[in-house]
Amino acid sequence: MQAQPPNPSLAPSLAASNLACRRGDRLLFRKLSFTLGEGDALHITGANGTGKTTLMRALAGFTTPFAGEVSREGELGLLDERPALDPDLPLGKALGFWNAVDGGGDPSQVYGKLGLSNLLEVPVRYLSTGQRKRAGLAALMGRSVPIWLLDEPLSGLDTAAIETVTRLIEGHVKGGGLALIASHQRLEIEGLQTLELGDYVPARAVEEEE
Ligand SMILES: Nc1ncnc2c1ncn2[C@@H]1O[C@H](COP(=O)(O)OP(=O)(O)OP(=O)(O)O)[C@@H](O)[C@H]1O
Repeated sequence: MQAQPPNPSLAPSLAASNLACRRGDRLLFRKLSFTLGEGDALHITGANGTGKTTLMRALAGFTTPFAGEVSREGELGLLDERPALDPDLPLGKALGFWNAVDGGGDPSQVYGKLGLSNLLEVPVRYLSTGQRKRAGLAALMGRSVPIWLLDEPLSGLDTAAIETVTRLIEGHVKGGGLALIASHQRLEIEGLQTLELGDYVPARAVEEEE
């Protein structure tokens, strides 16, 4: 059976139903359900090792959950600590690849906002941690996908960049997109909902941690 192509006329949505994920033989979380639609932003919190990255990857379809289902309407993009940018290409060319693939509009405004305009000739491998993170977001924005999965999008960013990226996320959801943000940092985003992943950790796993 052929997969149905996404229907851009439908509003984006992302839902998890009774989701459980494990790593090795350890059940990280279970009975996790939520539904997000156009304009929703959800902050996923949880101590180190709770399973936030695992959850993001399961939602993105990169790993199969142990139980439950993920359903979505609309394309998604995942920003994690490994931005999909060729390390050997100059940043501008590496970002241009994504723009060409997904047919985004003129990216120069985004580069300016994210402070990347002067770095476009620099090979990706020479970028600092914060610059790389900003480049990853620029790549995501170039793709014009409605669903953003952001794994620690603010880590390694300076104060000004934290503010910029926060406003870009807010702008994305206000424009009808939706965003899930796994972060240890406080997020100042209007209407933000919060999901504490620790609430879904099975009791035995909590005892093992103690
Ligand atoms: N490949 C793997 N095999 C087995 N266990 C793994 C593997 N990768 C991660 N884990 C374990 O799965 C658990 C969840 O990891 P995950 O990275 O999802 O947590 P996290 O909540 O994102 O943590 P952090 O806040 O530190 O980023 C951790 O205990 C980790 O050690």
